[in-house]
Amino acid sequence: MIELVDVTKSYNGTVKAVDRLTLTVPRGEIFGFLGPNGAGKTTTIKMITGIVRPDQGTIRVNGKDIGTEPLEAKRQFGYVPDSPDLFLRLKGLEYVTFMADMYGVPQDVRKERIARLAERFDMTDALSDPIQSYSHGMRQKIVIMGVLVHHPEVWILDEPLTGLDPKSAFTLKEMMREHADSGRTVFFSTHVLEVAEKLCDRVAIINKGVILFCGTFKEMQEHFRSSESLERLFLELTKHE
Ligand SMILES: Nc1ncnc2c1ncn2[C@@H]1O[C@H](COP(=O)(O)OP(=O)(O)OP(=O)(O)O)[C@@H](O)[C@H]1O
Repeated sequence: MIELVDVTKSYNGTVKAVDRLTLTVPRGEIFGFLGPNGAGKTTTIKMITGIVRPDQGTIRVNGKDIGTEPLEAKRQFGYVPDSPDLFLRLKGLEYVTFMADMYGVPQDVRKERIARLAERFDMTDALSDPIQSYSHGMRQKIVIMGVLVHHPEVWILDEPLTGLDPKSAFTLKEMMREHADSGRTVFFSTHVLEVAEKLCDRVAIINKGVILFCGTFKEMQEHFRSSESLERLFLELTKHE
């Protein structure tokens, strides 16, 4: 579960990247965070994950306050950033093992998990190569594997499907659904509307740091008395801003 209450963040005291944002993502849900470029998605995700400190407001992950109990809060989630260019000098296996060490995953458990994840993401042969030699999609997959190896209760993913090949994207979507169906939480940002439409139980639409809508697609359609595609609704939601 993720809770944001009245969260605001400005950069340089001028641009309000996120403005009094209040949002609850319960367990058992895939929640899509939608918005155009510069809407405030990454800033919100960086505040949830403790990378950026909000100017005001409270953020809790499974009831743990990221401001006052950062370690406890960070144990609750796994975070896939929008750029996968991390630890490039490590080999894939070294990176995933490092993540397993950081989160105290027992040896026997990690071995089985890494093998299973590598198989699902078609990465078994690549594990012994340096990340530097990977394609963008492979780098993304190794970052995702590093997150999933410690079995976080809450998944937080920033544009996770961008750059993945169709098979890997399908696998990740399948895993997100399994995770939510097992009673846990998936929160991800995207500007690919069709993906959100197919995958999410609920969405929030953010523009210029403000949430314009939060609910199911059906509710959104009813809200606009329209059965148009999400893209059209999305334009409808943002054009007056
Ligand atoms: N470090 C920073 N310093 C100054 N302004 C920033 C910084 N990071 C983001 N911003 C500004 O804050 C606003 C929100 O940016 P943010 O990256 O959160 O949006 P986003 O929805 O993730 O966009 P995108 O889809 O393009 O990644 C934008 O106006 C952006 O220019």
